[in-house]
Amino acid sequence: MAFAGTALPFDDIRELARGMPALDASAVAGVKQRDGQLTKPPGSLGRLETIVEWLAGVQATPSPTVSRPLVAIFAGNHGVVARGVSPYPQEVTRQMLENFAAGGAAINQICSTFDIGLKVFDLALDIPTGDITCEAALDEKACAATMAFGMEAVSGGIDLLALGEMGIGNTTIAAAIYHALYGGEAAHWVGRGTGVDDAGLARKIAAVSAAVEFHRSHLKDPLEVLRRLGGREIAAMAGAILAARSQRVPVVLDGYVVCAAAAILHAMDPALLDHCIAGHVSAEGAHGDVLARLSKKPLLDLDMRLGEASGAALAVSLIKAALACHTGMATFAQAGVTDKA
Ligand SMILES: Cc1cc2ncn([C@H]3O[C@H](COP(=O)(O)O)[C@@H](O)[C@H]3O)c2cc1C
Ligand SMILES: O=C(O)c1cccnc1
Repeated sequence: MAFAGTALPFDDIRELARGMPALDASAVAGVKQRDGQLTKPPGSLGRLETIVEWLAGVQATPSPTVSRPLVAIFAGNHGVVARGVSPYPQEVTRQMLENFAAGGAAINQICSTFDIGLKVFDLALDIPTGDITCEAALDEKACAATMAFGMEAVSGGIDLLALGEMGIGNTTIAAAIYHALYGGEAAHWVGRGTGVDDAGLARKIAAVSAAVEFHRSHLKDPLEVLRRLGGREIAAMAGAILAARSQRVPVVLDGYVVCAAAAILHAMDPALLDHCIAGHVSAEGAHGDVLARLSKKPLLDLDMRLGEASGAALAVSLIKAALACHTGMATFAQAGVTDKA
């Protein structure tokens, strides 16, 4: 994207956010019409039916596809880990990228089980963001450029995007974003992440509280919340969600961390998430509250708290099954089954 003239980098993002296509009502009507003819009582497939309507509305066709689904994992490192907010050291972010490349992570197994593509984006892991308790994570130019980089995930003819992340310390980052956007007590938004002990939890709460206090006078604008409190993977995911919205690609959100990127866009305009579905509710404390604020009902509740798009990728299997029912089922007429009077 071009940052022309004297415009600030975020101006381009705001402009993109203003020009999003509406969901296609006639495609949704086409799906409903066929659904009414399939060999089942009306409504009996529950959310499997509304999932297909949603796919059709986003893709703007009564015959939506999920033949090229992609899991995109964005990875970044965070200065705030210096505050002792994660039990794992920062090197684990890169080591897990090597594990993804070697096929050894949970997400590799889920993607291969359900035939989902996987791409991992390394976002300057050797340059952690600023420690949010006493400085901005990113400057505006870097934040906007990282969002633009994230938009690249939506390429190559994919027809469904499941978002994931890897970044030691990023549950603290997500908590800071929620605390900035939604207020309340810092402790309400902070969970144990990868499993901090009580002392670690106290350090996380203190870091989130200090970060929001330090940046308090600049947190009215959601994009400022993103650049001051966020991280590169959060910014890139926000960019990917925006690009998917403009290119009519449905998005499956993952857990507590991915939803921080979604929450930034939702705070700009709730309609920016019309193409997003919540794959699951994470076991990380406040995720259920976040999903309620985003008006998203999760597809799965499996007590998972991993990240890596693991919950989103499992939900892709349900979305594929929903579409298979819609496209593959016989109609009453075709099957010679008597419809209700
Ligand atoms: C081996 C390992 C694999 C992971 N895969 C995802 N995460 C998850 O945990 C991290 C956030 O938790 P915290 O804020 O407590 O550091 C992120 O990297 C997230 O993706 C992992 C974490 C670890 C240790
Ligand atoms: O739900 C998540 O996104 C999550 C929870 C714990 C650790 N990492 C990610």
